[in-house]
Amino acid sequence: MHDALNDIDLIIYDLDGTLIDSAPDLALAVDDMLQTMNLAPAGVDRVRDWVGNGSRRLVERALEHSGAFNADGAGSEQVDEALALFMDAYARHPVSRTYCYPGVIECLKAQQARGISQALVTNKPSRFIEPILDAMGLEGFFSHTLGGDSLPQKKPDPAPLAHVARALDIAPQRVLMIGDSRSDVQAARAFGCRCLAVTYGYNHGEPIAALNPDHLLDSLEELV
Ligand SMILES: O=C(O)COP(=O)(O)O
Ligand SMILES: [Mg+2]
Repeated sequence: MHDALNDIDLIIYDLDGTLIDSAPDLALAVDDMLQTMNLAPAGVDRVRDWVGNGSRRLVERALEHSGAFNADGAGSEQVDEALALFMDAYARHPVSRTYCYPGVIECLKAQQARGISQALVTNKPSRFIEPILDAMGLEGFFSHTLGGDSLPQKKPDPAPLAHVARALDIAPQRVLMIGDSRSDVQAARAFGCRCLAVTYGYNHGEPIAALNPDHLLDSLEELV
């Protein structure tokens, strides 16, 4: 068994950039929103770097990039309208070009067989979680799933991690967070649990190794 799993009773996974490559569908929805607003499309290579802090921040980054903001930033009304367009577009095609990374299902099955509890904490709005997990064949593995809007705080705040661990009565020292971005590493540090980062995810275009996670993996297959 991989060292990262020593003394671990609960694994909390991130979703986007860790279990699934959702950037192509997120980019379609962002570009759909921008087109409706008569702004130029952003494209998947930019959108990938904007994922990880929830849909509102994604939309703000797209508006900032497109020049829709003046120096003082957009009004929250403008962001609200853009966010509604984005959410509608993403709801129409959440999984048209989304796929599970290699080794993910095998990893989830292996930990399930070992009796390790598994949960999902994403900054994605919670309404998208179930349809995406169902379409990817990832349903049935997680005792808890939390989205960016499930609690008042989201990653990098440790609150969603603490919420799940408390519900399962598991101490932080026995929890492993697996993610792709700085929010995941920072949430794990703040909660006091161990942290494993995958190298293939998004992390705003920066190498995740710079954040010194406890473990780095190129594939979740290595945890099987
Ligand atoms: O920012 C998002 O919407 C989702 O990001 P996460 O699944 O990597 O937390
Ligand atoms: Mg992520």
